[in-house]
Amino acid sequence: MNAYIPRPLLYLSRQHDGTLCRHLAQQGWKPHFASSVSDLEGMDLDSQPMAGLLDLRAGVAPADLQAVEPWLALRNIGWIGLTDGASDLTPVARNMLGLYFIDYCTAPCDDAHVDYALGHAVGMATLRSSTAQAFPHAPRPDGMIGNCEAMQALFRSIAKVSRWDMPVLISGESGTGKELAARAIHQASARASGPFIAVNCAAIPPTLLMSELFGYERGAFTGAAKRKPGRIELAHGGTLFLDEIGDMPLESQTSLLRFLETGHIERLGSTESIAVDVRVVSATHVDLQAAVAAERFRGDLYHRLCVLRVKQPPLRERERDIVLLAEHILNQIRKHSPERIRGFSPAALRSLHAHDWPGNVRELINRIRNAAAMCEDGVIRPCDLELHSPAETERPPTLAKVRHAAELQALKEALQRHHERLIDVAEELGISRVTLFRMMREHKLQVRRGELDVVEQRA
Ligand SMILES: Nc1ncnc2c1ncn2[C@@H]1O[C@H](COP(=O)(O)OP(=O)(O)OP(=O)(O)O)[C@@H](O)[C@H]1O
Repeated sequence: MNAYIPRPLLYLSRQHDGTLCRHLAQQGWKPHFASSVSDLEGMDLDSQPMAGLLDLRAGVAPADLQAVEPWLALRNIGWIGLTDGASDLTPVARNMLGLYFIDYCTAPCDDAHVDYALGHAVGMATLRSSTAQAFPHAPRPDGMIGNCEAMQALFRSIAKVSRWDMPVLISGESGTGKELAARAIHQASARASGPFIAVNCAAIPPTLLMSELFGYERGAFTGAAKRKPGRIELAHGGTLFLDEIGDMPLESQTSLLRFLETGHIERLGSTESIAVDVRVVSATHVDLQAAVAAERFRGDLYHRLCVLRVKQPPLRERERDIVLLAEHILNQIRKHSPERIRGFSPAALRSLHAHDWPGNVRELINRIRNAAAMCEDGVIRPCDLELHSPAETERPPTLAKVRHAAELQALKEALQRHHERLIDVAEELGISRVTLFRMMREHKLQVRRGELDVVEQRA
């Protein structure tokens, strides 16, 4: 069986079992032997799917097991444990076995069980590797995730506006990623090596906003113990990101407009004019044109800021990306998680996809964070996400259902094409007449002589 196709296998044991090794070689396995974690570290294993055999018998210390955990978590290795019986394991080993292993074999190992388990392990590793490729969740260098059309259009806009050294206004609902887009524009621009300074105009009290933006000299006001440069000055040579620009008080709007027109600032308490070279990228979740009409926002400032425009799509227009984003968010959470999080259950992925998300990515992030903390066995289920489990009807059809539907369709079409001449139908479908009769019975099909219609019998 597969004797001529060597299949890679990672075999980690303090004492490799000679009989087992001979059996593995006969079965076409090509083992990489490791006796310790440091052996593993020195190995040049590529990312092809493989089986892993970990000997949990020879008194593996909990510390050793923990050190091996990064290898157990690799998606391209399907692990099988060798034990003296699961009940003889330490609590740490039992926990790991449950979390990471596809199966275990109890010594003395039955050859057939080992063969079956290792074959299964490679199959699972192959499946996981191909799933990882089907859902690539590696973010772009700017940290943005998105495959859907709306995000592709956004990425194209970002690439275009990045080439021009002009003000950009990003509009979009709260929490949709406007700051990420602003950073992406900066990183792709000629100013990338300069600073990126973000100011949230809504988060800074109006009385402090002027000093934050323009800085101040010592003694400019009570409490100004020493000179402090403002955020505009700090952004010199780079990009100034003004978030929630619609919430900027009118007084600051006037000063900002003056700066945009002259390219100079004056710190509070000083008359010295300082030339500052920044590109302004601003963002708003409110309709700025309506704010201009309501005289809450200066029209001349609006036209200064809104030279190039980028529209950030809300989450509800990024339906195809929800699962991609969710996997990405979970990967971020995993880095700081005190516990191993294995991933979303298939039902959880379906419920994430089916949920009617409003515009906010932050809601998605918070739900996943909460679910990661609340889930059991490291698997996130719909209830952890506080989402309904999608109804049975929303599930993808089983292979049996697909096959049944395809057979019925083929039978109906052939019967119609050949005007019920069953000999011709059987010949075209490549089956015997007996099989055709049986299939028609199974599909509750009958033909009405003399009519072209094929009707389904009543059950
Ligand atoms: N396409 C995306 N890829 C990865 N993460 C995203 C994406 N879009 C949004 N996020 C994440 O969503 C969160 C909110 O994004 P961000 O702060 O950029 O939104 P915002 O529109 O600027 O919010 P606000 O309007 O409240 O200022 C961040 O944690 C961000 O990393």
